[in-house]
Amino acid sequence: MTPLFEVHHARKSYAGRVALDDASFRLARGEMLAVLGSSGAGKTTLFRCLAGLATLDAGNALLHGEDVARLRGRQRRRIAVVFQQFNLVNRLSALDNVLAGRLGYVPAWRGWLRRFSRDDIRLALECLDRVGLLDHAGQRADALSGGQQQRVAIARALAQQPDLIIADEPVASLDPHTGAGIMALLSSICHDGAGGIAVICSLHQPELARRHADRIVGLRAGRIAFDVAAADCAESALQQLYGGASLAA
Ligand SMILES: Nc1ncnc2c1ncn2[C@@H]1O[C@H](COP(=O)(O)OP(=O)(O)OP(=O)(O)O)[C@@H](O)[C@H]1O
Repeated sequence: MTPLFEVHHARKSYAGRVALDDASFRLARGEMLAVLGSSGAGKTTLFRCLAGLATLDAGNALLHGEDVARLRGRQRRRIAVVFQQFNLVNRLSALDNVLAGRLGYVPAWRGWLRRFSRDDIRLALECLDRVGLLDHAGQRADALSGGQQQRVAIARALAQQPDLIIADEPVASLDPHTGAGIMALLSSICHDGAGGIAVICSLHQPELARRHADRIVGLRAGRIAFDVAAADCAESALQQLYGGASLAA
């Protein structure tokens, strides 16, 4: 069976300096993968390439066997991205921000005029309900807390009806309690049998990766140091990943 998502020998350099080196892994439907690594390990570089925001120098990433670098239009919308800084339009309501997830599915003029169909509006409201913010649909994005803004960003990703959500440090701007709630939400979306969405998420908190992910990939100096089931991720492997520093310190 073709995996939902595969990365083969991904390589990326900046001005001759290797940021990502021969990285390969696979992801199945309904699987949540956490990518850990210290600052500069190459997580963002990897995610930008996987999301099609940057191009690999060598190797490829395949969604259902199709090279993501060649996906266009609606096909590209099958990969949704969640950012550390939420990337919402502040002056728009939560609902309008979620409707932005439908851009690319509707004719461009409808998007420009923000004239979405009843089906799109219903879907956007369902997505807001899924993240627990239906009551905040009419509220401006900049009147929401950081955790709520990240929930709206996740609802926007869901409105794309994606196969894969790529979340680059989605809890880095949030307090620990709120961050844990966002991870629980991403995990429940991923593990909800009906949807079958896969999630790749980069984190700086190994304990969140262990608690919510199915698998953990450790990146070190652009290379994959380990790729293990979250339950098998040993403390010693994490200590090595972070340069030998004790994680309890
Ligand atoms: N646009 C760029 N131009 C030049 N070098 C870059 C660029 N982006 C990243 N790098 C370099 O590539 C390497 C990997 O950086 P990257 O941002 O992918 O790491 P990261 O694991 O996401 O780090 P952090 O956890 O701090 O966000 C680093 O050495 C970084 O300096």
